[in-house]
Amino acid sequence: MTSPPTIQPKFLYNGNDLGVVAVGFSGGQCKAGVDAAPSALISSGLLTQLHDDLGYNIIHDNTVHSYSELMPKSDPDYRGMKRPLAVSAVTQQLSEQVYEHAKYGRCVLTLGGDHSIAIGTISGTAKAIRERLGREMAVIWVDAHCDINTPETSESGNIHGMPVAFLTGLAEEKRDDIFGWLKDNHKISVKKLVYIGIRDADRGEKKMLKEHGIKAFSMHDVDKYGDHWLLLIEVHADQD
Ligand SMILES: NC(=[NH2+])NCCC[C@H](N)C(=O)O
Repeated sequence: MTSPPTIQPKFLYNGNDLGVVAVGFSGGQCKAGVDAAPSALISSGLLTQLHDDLGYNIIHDNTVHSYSELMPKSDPDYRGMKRPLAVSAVTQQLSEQVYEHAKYGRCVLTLGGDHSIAIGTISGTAKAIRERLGREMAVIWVDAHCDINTPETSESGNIHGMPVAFLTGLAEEKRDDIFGWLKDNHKISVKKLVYIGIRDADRGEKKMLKEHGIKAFSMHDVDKYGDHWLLLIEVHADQD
């Protein structure tokens, strides 16, 4: 059994409250399946353990959202993006849901879902952090993929490979119904972004990382630095 944390988080005034949003959505890529993950995690006891073992006060609407009411009748490709209207509508709503927890200084846990949902989770949190603390949020992206393709650099057209591009403003779109709802207060800076664990970056993505000086530790780096890699996270997270 694990023990509850004893250190009060510095930036989360209600860090013992865990706001949970379950996102049963897989439209950011072509295969069904990941939409079933939140239900599987919850029925295997995740939330019960977070409460019983780690002492979190769980705040959850007891719903796995499928956002079926937001699905458009037709959703043609746009600038090469697949299902742009559906992904934009779902992530816009999710951004609000996350914001509704984060504005109270709660820790927020989102259970997905494919990675397009990061457009909602990060934008909602970034907005709350700006309002509550008057500062920009830093992001440590631990993943095999950078997910920083723009619609133009993406070879697949899948939006799960593009969230970081929209969140940093490297990809932009004026249409409100296709991510134009993302305003400056939702966005993050490339200066406060670091990648850890990358092993599958596209050529266009590598170019983007280089051009914008985005820090990245590949799986190769993780293997190389071994035990010391947590120290590295510390150093880079502190550079704000
Ligand atoms: N979150 C993910 N699984 N991303 C995979 C992205 C794969 C590829 N880079 C693409 O843009 O299509």
